[in-house]
Amino acid sequence: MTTADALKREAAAAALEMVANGMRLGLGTGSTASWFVRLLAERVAAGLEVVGVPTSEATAALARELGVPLTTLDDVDGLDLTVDGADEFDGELNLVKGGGGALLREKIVAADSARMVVITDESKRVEWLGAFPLPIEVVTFGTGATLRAIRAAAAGLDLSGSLAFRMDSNGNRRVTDQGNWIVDASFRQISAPKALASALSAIPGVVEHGLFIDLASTVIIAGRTGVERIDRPSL
Ligand SMILES: O=C[C@H](O)[C@H](O)[C@H](O)COP(=O)(O)O
Repeated sequence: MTTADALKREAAAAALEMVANGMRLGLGTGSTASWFVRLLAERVAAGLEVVGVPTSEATAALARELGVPLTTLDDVDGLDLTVDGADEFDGELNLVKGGGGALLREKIVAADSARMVVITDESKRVEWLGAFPLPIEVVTFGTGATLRAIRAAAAGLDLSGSLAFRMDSNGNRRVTDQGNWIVDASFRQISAPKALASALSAIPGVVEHGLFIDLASTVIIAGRTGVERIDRPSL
């Protein structure tokens, strides 16, 4: 196991301690969240009773393969806890997510959860969000108009940078689990994430964006010197 994997596993293990019998869980997407699913599966095999709502087809496949019982948001009345990774988090526990393309389902699931716990390693901690290109999920119709509107919204906040469609391994635009495309916006330093989130959400062709504002209740950071946990003060 690489050092990076070991840290991801440690963060996932710390989040697992917050899981109790009978919980309805949101299951995140990505290399860190998949460690949580693996460790959760071991506890399920040992008798823990939980149900999970996966945030992507990839996570659903992994959970099924490992025997984690799944459900949907239509079949439960909200979730107790979502555990997910992030591409960046700042001092206010605002996040950039969507590096794996799952931001839309991830945000729906997180928003329907009493708590969202983010599992990360030190490399994800930033002073300003934006060094990681911000994923923006857009409908496939009228992308010229959507990109112009994104540029205008960004310019209104003194932001600029390249907008690039995310591509798949075949050189085609990457299609998300919901059948949309993703635009990665290289804004570099997002000094007003809440304002940018609102401006992007107001654009008709934008389905969702990877700014997760006021959603994370806790961030768990695994580092070489141990595991740190930061809770959002109001929660
Ligand atoms: O769409 C993907 C998600 O937002 C991931 O949780 C995020 O990209 C972090 O992934 P990883 O744990 O692989 O760095």
